[in-house]
Amino acid sequence: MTFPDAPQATAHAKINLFLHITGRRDDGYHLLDSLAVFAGAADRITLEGPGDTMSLTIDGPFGQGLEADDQNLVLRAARALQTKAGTAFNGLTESFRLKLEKNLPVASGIGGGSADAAATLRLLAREWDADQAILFPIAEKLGADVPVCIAQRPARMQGIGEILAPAPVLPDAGLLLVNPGVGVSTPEVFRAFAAGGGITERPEAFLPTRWDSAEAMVADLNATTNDLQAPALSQCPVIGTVLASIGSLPECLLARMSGSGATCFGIFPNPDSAKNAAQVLNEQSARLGWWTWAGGFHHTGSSI
Ligand SMILES: C[C@@](CO)(OP(=O)(O)O)[C@H](O)COP(=O)(O)OP(=O)(O)OC[C@H]1O[C@@H](n2ccc(N)nc2=O)[C@H](O)[C@@H]1O
Ligand SMILES: Nc1ncnc2c1ncn2[C@@H]1O[C@H](COP(=O)(O)OP(=O)(O)O)[C@@H](O)[C@H]1O
Repeated sequence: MTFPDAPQATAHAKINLFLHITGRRDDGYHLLDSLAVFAGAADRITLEGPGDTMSLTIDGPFGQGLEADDQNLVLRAARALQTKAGTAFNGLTESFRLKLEKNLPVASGIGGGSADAAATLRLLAREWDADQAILFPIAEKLGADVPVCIAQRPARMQGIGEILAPAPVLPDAGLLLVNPGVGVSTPEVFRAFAAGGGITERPEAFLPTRWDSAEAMVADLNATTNDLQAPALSQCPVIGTVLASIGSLPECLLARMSGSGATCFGIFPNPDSAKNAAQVLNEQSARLGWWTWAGGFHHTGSSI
């Protein structure tokens, strides 16, 4: 049985507008300074109904590349919260049949798995009337990118992703996402970064309190970079083709890779100009089997 108005949560794609690697912890994790924002593109988690155990089914265009097993971040998040809520809230531990509509490419630098985990935590916390404050420590244990996906609002991420600070208020810019259909392993890209010389000493990136236009945002982003772009490119040369294609589109202000790749983004003056650019790219992307999405930011204001 599916609930008639089954509760749902959306899991929006995270984009790293810049990503500087600033240090390395003793356990090997890298310290970052990154501006994380969220795109309209999203997965969707649905609470389909009660079940004997927590269970998961997956559909959607990228569902086939993903197992609905114990390692899936949706089930890992659900079980982690079930354990915590059971202890903290006296047995609110009923199990649910969950469904994941997988619209975002997997292992692609836009944090789809992290967003799914965070959306599952939000959805179940709502259902169990659990205090949202318990979500953050659970999120941290699930992955470096999960904390920022809880609020899924723009944030400056530091530490390994657990230190969140306010981001500039974003303009109503256009965003184009392009993924060439090649999965990139995050640990391997970090390894390639370390092997390629590692950390660049540089002053901390300057960010204002707001950007009033896409052009003003790009002027500041031009003084930043994604330190993982070159190592990812060395592992996955098609990223260079994707960046060149985005950069040549009409009205494109900036082309860069997100996270550890391989998804790249273009910034445009407004959502319509991003959609027009996607139309221009259409023939090439369809021929090469590239995934594209165009629109705007999910939220423009920071919640921190
Ligand atoms: C690079 C980023 C930037 O936002 O994004 P994605 O490319 O994953 O989207 C993230 O830091 C990724 O976060 P997340 O995908 O949650 O990483 P995790 O599962 O925690 O870590 C996977 C592996 O990547 C390496 N890792 C990850 C994060 C970090 N700050 N330093 C690291 O060295 C470690 O080898 C770790 O075992
Ligand atoms: N629900 C999920 N969606 C995507 N990936 C998942 C999920 N659950 C587990 N994973 C695993 O997590 C890894 C990282 O996935 P993802 O978050 O999509 O990467 P990225 O952060 O690079 O975009 C993948 O290799 C995948 O096998």
